[in-house]
Amino acid sequence: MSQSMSSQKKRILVVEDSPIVLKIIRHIIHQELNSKHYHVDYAESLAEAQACVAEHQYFAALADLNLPDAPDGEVVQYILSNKIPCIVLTGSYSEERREKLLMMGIVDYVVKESRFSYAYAVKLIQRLSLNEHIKVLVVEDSTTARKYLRTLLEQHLFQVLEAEHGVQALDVYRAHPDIRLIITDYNMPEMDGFELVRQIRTQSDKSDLAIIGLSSMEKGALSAKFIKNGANDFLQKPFFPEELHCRVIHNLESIEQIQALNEAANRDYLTNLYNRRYLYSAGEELYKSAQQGRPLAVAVMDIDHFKSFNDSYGHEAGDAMLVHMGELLSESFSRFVTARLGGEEFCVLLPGLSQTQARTLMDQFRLRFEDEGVYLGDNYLQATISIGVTSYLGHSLDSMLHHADELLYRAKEMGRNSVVGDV
Ligand SMILES: Nc1nc2c(ncn2[C@@H]2O[C@H](COP(=O)(O)OP(=O)(O)OP(=O)(O)O)[C@@H](O)[C@H]2O)c(=O)[nH]1
Repeated sequence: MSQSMSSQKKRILVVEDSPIVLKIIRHIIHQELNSKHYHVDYAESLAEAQACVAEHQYFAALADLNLPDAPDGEVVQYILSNKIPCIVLTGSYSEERREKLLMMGIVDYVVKESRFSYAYAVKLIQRLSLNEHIKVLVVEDSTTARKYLRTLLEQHLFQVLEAEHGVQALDVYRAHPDIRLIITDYNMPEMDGFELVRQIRTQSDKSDLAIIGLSSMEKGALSAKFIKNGANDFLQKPFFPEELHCRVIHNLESIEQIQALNEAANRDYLTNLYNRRYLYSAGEELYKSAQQGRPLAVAVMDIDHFKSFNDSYGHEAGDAMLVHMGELLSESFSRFVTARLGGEEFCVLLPGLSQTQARTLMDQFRLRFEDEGVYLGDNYLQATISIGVTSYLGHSLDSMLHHADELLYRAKEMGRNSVVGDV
């Protein structure tokens, strides 16, 4: 493996002295953590953990509280003092100890009960990897409370932004539209939490951006009002760090599930390219820009003699060729919108390109496709494609696609394996 490949991997440290537990953790890590993205080091004592930390940078650690040379959680202190997020594994549950450790800033406290608890701990590592890319905005007028929330969120590796009141929060959100979660207090100068939620909801709905309202104990009704105004959830102050983390994760996971469903609805099951449905919705925006003067080219392509390809090599080989086509299209046109229209027909929308530029790119792709076949078992399969490219806007995106389709059939009539553009 090259140095650069291995250095891109996240390094995880597991500190555990029990061979049985270690075996289970190794097995779960092997199943759950993609070895392309993670490298895991195992240590059986504090001394071994120290040697690892001296040599490498760790993304996170899973550590047992009781080790032969560190019977009282010293390894956790050591890991935290090196600013490594730490998930603690413990043989027995103690309320007092749990609270102490959470206050020290560990990510979580996991009791070694069954393989499910180890699986939970390993999943937390994946969660931390996701959190690294998530922006959270904390809106609080009290500096102490704001800093406390920041500390808790940073323990879980979130990117934290701050605002002192609603007006400032709207500015921050405008500057960072990729914020995924807002945690907001109610009582603030300039603009309170309710008004902030109301204004945010005119721009982003609950499945794009989660909002958690904070309310204090004595104002019980506030929590329900937050939800009625458009917040996803609320949390009563004062709260335990664990409570905050649970709410945050719960709300982010809901958003992620909805986004995964939307993504699946927009994708073709075989090639994982976008489907016709998505092409039309993304294409409408591009078509509107084209009407205002930005160039747009549309290419429609089709694998030549695909029926006889299927007949000669079988349907499975046909599928492999379609998947191969999807991979080459994604690679070659990552800047553009690529989609499978259906069957063996594909489309690329090329905004910003003139007819000549689009035709040149398409001809390069045609040659690449002809050149690079795909293996199915021992069989090396090759095929060719015909392509139609148009820049005539016509009266709709649909008419552009029809026109590109007509040009494609001209390419077929002219003998296939060619590109035909506007005349
Ligand atoms: N393996 C496989 N074949 C498919 C799939 N979808 C459509 N096809 C096949 O694609 C073939 C398309 O054939 P035609 O449109 O008649 O094309 P052709 O006449 O063979 O070739 P050209 O005239 O060059 O377009 C049909 O045999 C379909 O069964 C798929 O998902 N998998």
